[in-house]
Amino acid sequence: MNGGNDMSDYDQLILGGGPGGLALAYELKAAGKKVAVVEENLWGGTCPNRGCDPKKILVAAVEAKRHAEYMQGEGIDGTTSINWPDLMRNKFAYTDAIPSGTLSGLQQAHIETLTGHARFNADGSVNVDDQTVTAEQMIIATGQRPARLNIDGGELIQTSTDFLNMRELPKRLTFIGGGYIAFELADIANAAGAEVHMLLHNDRPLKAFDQELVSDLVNQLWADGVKFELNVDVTHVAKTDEGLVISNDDGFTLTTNAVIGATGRIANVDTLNLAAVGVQADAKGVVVNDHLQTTNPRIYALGDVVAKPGVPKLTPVAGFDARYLAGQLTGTTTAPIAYPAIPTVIFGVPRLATVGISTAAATDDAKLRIKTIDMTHWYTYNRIHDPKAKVKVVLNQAGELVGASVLSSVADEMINYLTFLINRHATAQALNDMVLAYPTPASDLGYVF
Ligand SMILES: Cc1cc2nc3c(=O)[nH]c(=O)nc-3n(C[C@H](O)[C@H](O)[C@H](O)COP(=O)(O)OP(=O)(O)OC[C@H]3O[C@@H](n4cnc5c(N)ncnc54)[C@H](O)[C@@H]3O)c2cc1C
Ligand SMILES: NC(=O)c1ccc[n+]([C@@H]2O[C@H](COP(=O)([O-])OP(=O)(O)OC[C@H]3O[C@@H](n4cnc5c(N)ncnc54)[C@H](O)[C@@H]3O)[C@@H](O)[C@H]2O)c1
Repeated sequence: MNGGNDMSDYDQLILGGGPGGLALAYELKAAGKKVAVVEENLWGGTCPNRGCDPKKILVAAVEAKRHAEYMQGEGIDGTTSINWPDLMRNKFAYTDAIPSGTLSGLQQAHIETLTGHARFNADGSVNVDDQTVTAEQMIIATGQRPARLNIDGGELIQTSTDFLNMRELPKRLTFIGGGYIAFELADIANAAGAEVHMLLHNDRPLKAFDQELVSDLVNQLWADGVKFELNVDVTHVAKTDEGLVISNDDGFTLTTNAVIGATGRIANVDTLNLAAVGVQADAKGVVVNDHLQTTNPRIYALGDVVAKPGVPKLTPVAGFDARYLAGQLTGTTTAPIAYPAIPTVIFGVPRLATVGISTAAATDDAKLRIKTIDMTHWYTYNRIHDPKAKVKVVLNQAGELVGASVLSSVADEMINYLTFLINRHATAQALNDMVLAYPTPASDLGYVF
């Protein structure tokens, strides 16, 4: 194999060809490094193959349906329904092209690609299936996979990946969990015509979000037909002639046609043989310092696979890690990583979004002020007959925006503007100094301070 330098095959070997690993590969290649990426499954990773992108293709149909419903009697007649097999064809037309397109992009950029399962050897080299590869530095970018419930009949529970590949929509669909994935996929399945149940083992759905806005979202999903069952700890799933029967020892039973587990994700670390190279990790992820360096100084980690409390596991975060690490590995920066305010969105109709200091934290801080604004009757939302639009902003004593939560059909756009303002330490005056296109969600910003 050609040398990255005298001793090793490559300067850097990246384990995992998802958004994080690939962003790093392109950055390092542009800086003149000899770099290789290993991928064992679909090139492109979770986000474009079985995450963000296919999901938002399905959400496009929900948007079209709901917006037509909101306008009933206001200029639109007749109902719209989702044709699941056609929608899935549309989704597959996008996802089927991702792995080959990703691979050919890497090859055109002259980045070495190795297909197979990566696993460390005690001497610090990596085995990719039966090939041994050496590099000066290794970067673990292996992401996460869905957690599995270890219960009686757990093998009958499917995952978000299975849902995003369902060519037929089951008549009755039940989600276990009350986080990002359960909310987003339940909204899609419900809008597409399935009878949808959401089973939560507690009474705190979306616990990192503003709870008033979460209640508004839950009420809207209820009104749309999603059935929430709180404090249900599922202990059995069994196949019967009537369908799948979900039950527990407290007497709960529900018959359904498919069960999707959305109870969190676990780091892909267990088959990497990390103990042999002194890298500390568990199901929450790889332990790193504030330079994304693991407990082995030659090995780094980035993206979803990293254990980083308080930092959401999202595609743009993996990209941020990659840009930071490229700077570290090419010597252009030695500073510790410092994350900006990171927005996060539950993509449904409506969307729920949040960024910066949460309203829960602000409630306990006398130096912060929360302002709640019902925007439902504002022109932006009235025009499209959005049933509920609300924003809650957190302001510091200097009047700067430091946090925000938004519920509306366009909360994903609004939260990006608010993120920009937070990261720029903006006050109401900064907005008054700008002219923004009207009428748009952005032109409302001056009223939320
Ligand atoms: C249903 C769903 C919806 C999502 N929606 C959003 C969203 O709307 N917005 C958002 O920002 N984020 C979303 N996410 C999260 C987003 O997908 C991840 O944050 C992102 O993909 C992380 O990138 P990564 O490169 O760290 O990991 P991944 O994308 O998971 O890539 C890791 C890669 O490593 C490979 N790999 C693992 N082990 C090995 C090994 N031993 N050898 C070789 N290869 C290996 C895997 O096959 C995978 O391709 C969603 C996730 C899911 C599941
Ligand atoms: N829009 C987005 O940005 C987006 C969308 C989907 C996924 N993601 C990423 O994927 C991650 C995983 O999503 P998720 O929804 O699986 O996880 P999550 O952490 O958001 O939610 C997990 C849910 O499962 C529940 N739960 C945990 N253990 C359980 C158990 N044993 N039994 C029953 N319920 C249990 C939790 O209380 C919680 O409600 C997210 O944290 C996020 O990083 C992001």
